[in-house]
Amino acid sequence: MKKTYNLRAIAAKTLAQVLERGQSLNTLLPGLQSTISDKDRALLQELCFGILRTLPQLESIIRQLMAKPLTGKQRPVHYLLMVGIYQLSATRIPPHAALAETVEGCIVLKQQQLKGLVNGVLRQFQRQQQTLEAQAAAQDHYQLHPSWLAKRILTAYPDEGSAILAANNERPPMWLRVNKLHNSRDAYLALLAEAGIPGIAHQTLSAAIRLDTPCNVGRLPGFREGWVTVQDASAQGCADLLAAADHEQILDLCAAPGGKTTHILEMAPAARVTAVDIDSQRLERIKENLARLRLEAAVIVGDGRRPEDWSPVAEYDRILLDAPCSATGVIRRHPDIKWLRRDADIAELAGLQKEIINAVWPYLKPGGTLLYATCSILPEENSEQIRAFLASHPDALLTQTGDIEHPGRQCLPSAEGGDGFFYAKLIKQTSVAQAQE
Ligand SMILES: C[S@@+](CC[C@H](N)C(=O)[O-])C[C@H]1O[C@@H](n2cnc3c(N)ncnc32)[C@H](O)[C@@H]1O
Repeated sequence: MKKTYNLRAIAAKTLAQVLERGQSLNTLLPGLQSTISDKDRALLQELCFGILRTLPQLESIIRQLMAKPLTGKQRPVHYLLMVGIYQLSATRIPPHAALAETVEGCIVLKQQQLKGLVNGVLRQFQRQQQTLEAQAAAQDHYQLHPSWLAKRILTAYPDEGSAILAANNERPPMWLRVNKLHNSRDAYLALLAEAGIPGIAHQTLSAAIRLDTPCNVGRLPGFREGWVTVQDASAQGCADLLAAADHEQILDLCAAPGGKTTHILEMAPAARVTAVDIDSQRLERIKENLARLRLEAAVIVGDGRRPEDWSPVAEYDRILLDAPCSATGVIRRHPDIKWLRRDADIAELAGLQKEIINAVWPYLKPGGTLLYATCSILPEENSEQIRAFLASHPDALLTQTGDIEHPGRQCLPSAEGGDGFFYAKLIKQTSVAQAQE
């Protein structure tokens, strides 16, 4: 069947939407992927992720190959050039095919007159490839981040900062969460081995498996039947720490797309879980995930800052607050975050997190547990947030996760481990006297 689309042009347009319109790959890719072949789906993802990981390197190469950057209506061709150079430099696509397809992309971008220019620039790149690549590779991990973000990371982590910046540019491992309502982890590891997909069990998380090599979910035994879910190891730590039990009232706040809602229910299938999120579209994803795993929860659209508007329950036994955050712990999975976030977002997000945790705290039963979590690595959203909360809430006791000096548990992204993540487990004291003990 003849293809009716040009994948390179799709990639160029997608990059333009991320970098010039501030849209995320998470929002853009699912819609696009339903219109292209399976093979091209993987390639589109590889092109967009790879280019956003190494954007400053590609920009510097283009600067050397062209006297003036393309602007205005011709700007999409700038991204097409990146797609061309990335293919020649970082993929195994035969150069003649990469070149021909990229040049053809000009037609779809309605810049037919630039076909010669694209062809010329890419051929010049081929001629100088070694030198240009060596120069680009001299940029260190710091330079592959916006400087405000690199500075924040290095200030917060004087010792580990460089390793974090390097980890952000790596390809992340693929972690699975075994649904133990169907199989033990050992049994599932055996099923994986039979299917030729080797993996290794996490040392402390009881349902987590890291695959030796990431694979398409369609290949995972029983994926459709809900035997397994793709979820990073650090994210799996949430339900373990929350430790929900059957018949308890649980609030999963900021729940979409439901990765943790379903984990809570796999561990305590008779818990009464209310999953709330402000984004009605993302809530649909919770419903799909619940259906695939054959689990049940009440799913409600609501603003975490105003629980009085939506809460069916006056007091919960446990609350998971997986707060909206900068997502600076998951850059290796979402490299567009580097270019979408702005320095000023951090204070704004910290303000939102504070409003939500303050608003929901009264909805926790005395003796109940609130787990505050983010996929951020920035102290403003994490330890500093919890320090301020503890100072203003004498009835809150920090447990299992750090101490008053260093509140919370901060995970950092690592090659064989989980993503950057933060948890703080708080217990509501039953009386002020207990709080003062
Ligand atoms: C980190 S994601 C949640 C991931 C989810 N807990 C999971 O495990 O799949 C943060 C969520 O917060 C939601 N959100 C942002 N602002 C909110 C608000 N004011 N009230 C409720 N939810 C909000 C976003 O729509 C987003 O789905």
